[in-house]
Amino acid sequence: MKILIRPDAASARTVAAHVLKRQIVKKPASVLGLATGRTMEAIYKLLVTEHRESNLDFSSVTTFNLDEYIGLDAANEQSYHYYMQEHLFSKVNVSPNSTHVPNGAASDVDAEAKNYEAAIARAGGIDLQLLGLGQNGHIGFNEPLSSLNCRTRAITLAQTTLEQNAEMFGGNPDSVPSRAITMGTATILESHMALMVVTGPAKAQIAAQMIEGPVTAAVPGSALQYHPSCLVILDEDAASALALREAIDWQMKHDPELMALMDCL
Ligand SMILES: N[C@@H]1[C@@H](O)[C@H](O)[C@@H](COP(=O)(O)O)O[C@@H]1O
Repeated sequence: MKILIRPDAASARTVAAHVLKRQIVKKPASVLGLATGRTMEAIYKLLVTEHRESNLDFSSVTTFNLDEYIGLDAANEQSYHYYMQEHLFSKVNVSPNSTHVPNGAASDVDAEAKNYEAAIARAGGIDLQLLGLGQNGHIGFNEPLSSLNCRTRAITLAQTTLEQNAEMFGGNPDSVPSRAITMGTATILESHMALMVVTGPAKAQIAAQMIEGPVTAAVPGSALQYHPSCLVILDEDAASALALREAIDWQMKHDPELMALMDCL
């Protein structure tokens, strides 16, 4: 796991957008794993700007989103389908046939999850998986105690997740759908590269557990410690509870990839 700490959320997001851009330029037919949540909104905005001002070309890109609420169809403004259209897909030249978000309105969610997993395999797997971190340590919607070996499936959301995401549902946790389809932790671990972005003081404790704590189903994000190529970008607020700060700073000053990324700003 490589750790990159930036002074503020804006520069953390700028580096993340640069890594995504680097991937698309290096391999125009990249398969990208995409995430939702507040952290990602500004990252997508930066990619849209790159597309508009520097012709970043999404025409050969394929995307697979991590998750979707069960019961919300693509037209629902609170769905992740809608979020992705709003923040990225409608604003870049990605082909609509090449974007994938689990269908939360499917009549058979188990079959939908299985087909989604198969579609990722057919696409040749994910080149770069973008990830946020839930305040309870979830990645995608793999909630605490999910098997670290799980695949794409339907899951019941944790109470803490309903509370954390209530803001997008008029502030009421009871209005948040209680189930979702999520890419599995094992599926995420198979991506060629994982890119996690964590910002803000509310994520400091869980970020430290994920990065420095034991690998445990209690903190699904900790499974990324097993990922052979995982970059975690944090701002100073999210990094404030890290104990191994000296070692991390040393890496940032000496690892050629991290040094190059810091120069991209
Ligand atoms: N399913 C998504 C996660 O994939 C995301 O990581 C998390 C963090 O969201 P935020 O960036 O809003 O803190 O939100 C949702 O729960």
